[in-house]
Amino acid sequence: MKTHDKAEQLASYRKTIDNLDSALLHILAERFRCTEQVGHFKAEQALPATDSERERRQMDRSRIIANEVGLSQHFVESLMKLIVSAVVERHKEIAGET
Ligand SMILES: C=C(O[C@@H]1C=C(C(=O)O)C=C[C@H]1O)C(=O)O
Repeated sequence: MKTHDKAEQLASYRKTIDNLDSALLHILAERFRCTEQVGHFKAEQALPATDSERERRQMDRSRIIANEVGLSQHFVESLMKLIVSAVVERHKEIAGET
């Protein structure tokens, strides 16, 4: 492959990566919009910010999906823990505001 073609090939991969990153972040923002509503609902109903049983079921489900799509279970678990802990922090904040 010529140097120019190699550069084009890399640029093409990176364009795909940029599109996928954008899609991922849009989906993540949509998830946070939904959990924001849950946070307000829980605060109104005086429900706790954390639901460990729900989180345990989600982790089990995430591990199954990780296997199905060929992602590392460890990676998916770490990612989900990062996201859920940000949500719980936000729910505590909302509960403190109400
Ligand atoms: C969104 C909720 O609140 C918390 C955040 C969760 C999440 O981000 O998925 C799951 C369980 C709860 O600890 C919920 O209870 O459904």
